[in-house]
Amino acid sequence: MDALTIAGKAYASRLLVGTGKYKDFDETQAAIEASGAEIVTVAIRRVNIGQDPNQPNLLDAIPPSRYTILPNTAGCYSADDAVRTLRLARELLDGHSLVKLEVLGDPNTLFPNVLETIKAAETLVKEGFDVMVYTSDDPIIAKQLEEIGCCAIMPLASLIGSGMGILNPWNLRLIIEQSKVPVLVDAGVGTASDAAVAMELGCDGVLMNTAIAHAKSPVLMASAMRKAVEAGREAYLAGRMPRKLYSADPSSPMSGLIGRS
Ligand SMILES: CC(=O)[C@@H](O)[C@H](O)COP(=O)(O)O
Repeated sequence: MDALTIAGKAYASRLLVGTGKYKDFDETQAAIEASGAEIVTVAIRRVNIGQDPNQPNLLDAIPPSRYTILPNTAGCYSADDAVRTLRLARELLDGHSLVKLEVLGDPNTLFPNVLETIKAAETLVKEGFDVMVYTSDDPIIAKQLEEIGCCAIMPLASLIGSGMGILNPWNLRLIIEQSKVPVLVDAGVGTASDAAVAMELGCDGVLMNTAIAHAKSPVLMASAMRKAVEAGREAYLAGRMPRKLYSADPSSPMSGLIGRS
């Protein structure tokens, strides 16, 4: 199996999905099923996974016995808030250590605040969390986060929820080339070709939410994303043809043509 290994655990699927923005838990469940994702991220500040015992619990639709739940810190704007949120998640999920850290800079861009992200990552790694970290596509910051001990680096393709796709493939490539831990694009994927391009660049996986949840048919888009990630991965492993020049090259060889010696 061409597995994606995160914090020592192997996954067959390289597509990770979010749980926000769906109509209801039934739609969330159906889309996640169609995506084939095994890792499902949950915004601890927005979604009930047991914080309120009187409200519907997402974990009834997405059971931890079947999926790896990846609590995230969406909505946190400081290292302290993010760390507090993930400590709560660890309690709610019986000591589960795999988390997604995101510390946002402002509510308009939802761009990461990398200084606060680094601060939070240092604390969380010291406390034994396995930290997958949302960050900018800056290779220097990505390296620092890896050196701190994050188990996966998750640079944005473009702004969260924008659907703008991959704005800077060159920076992503720099991060991929230097990283010894998995690199997953997180945020900004708009459609299946964006996911395929991320994988063709050599990303180890893709995390997305809005492109599926806000599609006209989330279930159909989830299925398309599954195939796009698989196709992009296979194309990456196959190695693209080396030539990309604006000149023709006949597909049939000239030698051996009838009437030629
Ligand atoms: C779901 C999540 O954790 C975020 O990282 C983000 O929402 C993903 O971005 P998109 O919604 O742009 O896919």
